[in-house]
Amino acid sequence: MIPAIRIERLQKRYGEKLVLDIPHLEICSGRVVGLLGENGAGKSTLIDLLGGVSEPSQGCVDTADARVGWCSQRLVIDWFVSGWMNVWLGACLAGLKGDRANLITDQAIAQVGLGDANLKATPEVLSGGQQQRLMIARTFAMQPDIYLLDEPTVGLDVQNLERFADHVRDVRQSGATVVISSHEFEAVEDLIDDVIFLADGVVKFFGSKPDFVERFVTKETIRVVLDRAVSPDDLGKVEGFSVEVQGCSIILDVPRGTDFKTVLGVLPSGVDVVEYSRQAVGLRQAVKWAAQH
Ligand SMILES: Nc1ncnc2c1ncn2[C@@H]1O[C@H](COP(=O)(O)OP(=O)(O)OP(=O)(O)O)[C@@H](O)[C@H]1O
Repeated sequence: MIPAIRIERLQKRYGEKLVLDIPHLEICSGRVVGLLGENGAGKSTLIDLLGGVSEPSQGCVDTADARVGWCSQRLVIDWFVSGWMNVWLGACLAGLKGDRANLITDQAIAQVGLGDANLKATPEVLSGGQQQRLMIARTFAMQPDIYLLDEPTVGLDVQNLERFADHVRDVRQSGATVVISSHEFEAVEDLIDDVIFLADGVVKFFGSKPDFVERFVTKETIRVVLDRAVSPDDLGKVEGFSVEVQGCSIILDVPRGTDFKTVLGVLPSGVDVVEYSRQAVGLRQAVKWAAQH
C-alpha cells in the first residue's frame, strides 16, 4: 500500500521538554487510524504537526501533495462570519466556487446534522456540540485526502455519532486516509483499522487494531453468579487468577481465553451457577493495559 503520511526523525520540543519523538512511521492511504494514548501523550501535538499547523523541532512530515483537512480539539472558528460561511470556507479551501461550493457546504452541514441549526447567525449562538460539528462540517466540505480529526466525537449525541461514522466509512471507501485521536473508545472502535498508541511522546504500538488488542489484552474479566453467597475462603486457588467475592457474585480476572471448566474449578462443591458472563474484550481494555505496561 502507498504511504499517505511519512514521518522521518520527527521531534517536537517545548523549551527543553521533548514531547514527541518518532524516528520513522508510515501511514498507508485508505486506512482509518486511531491515535490513542493517555492525557498528555502527544496526540494533539502529532495531529498539529501532521496538519502543518505546528513546526517540528527536528525532522519532517511528508504528505506529498495531498489535501490535508485538520480539525482541532480546540475551537478554531471564525466568530465574525456566519456558521454557514465557516463551513463554506472548507469548500473554498478545496478550490470550489459558486454553486458547487454552496452545494458541498449544504451537504457537509447535513452530514453533521446541522441542517436545522441557525447557521445564518455568527457561531456563538450554537451549542458547544454544534460548534464542534461546525468544525467537522468544515473539514468534510474541504473533501481532503487526509483527515486529521482531534477528538471529533466529543459532544456528539448518538444520532450525530452515527452520521459521523457513516461519513468516515464513506471517505475511507473512496480512498481517503483518516487519523482520529480519541478517548471515546466505544465511539471509534468499529471505525478504526489501525492503532497508533503514544506514551510520553513515543510510539509504543503501531499496527492493526486486532494486533493491538491481542498484544495488550492478556486478561479478561468473568462474572459468575451463584445460587448462594460464598466466602472467599471457600474458593479454590488457580495460578494467574485473581478473585473477588461480592455476595452471590464472583468476579474473576483470568488469563484471556481461560475455559469455563477451569473457572468452575475455583468454585466450592454444592453450589449452582445461575449466571455466567465474560466482559467483552476490546479497545478500552487494550488501551488500559497498554498504558500500564
Ligand atoms: N504550547 C505548549 N507549550 C508547552 N507544552 C505544551 C504545549 N502544547 C502541548 N504541550 C505539552 O506537550 C505534551 C503533549 O501534549 P498534547 O496536547 O499533544 O497531548 P494529548 O495526548 O493530545 O493530550 P490530551 O489527551 O489531554 O488531549 C504535554 O506534556 C503538554 O503539556
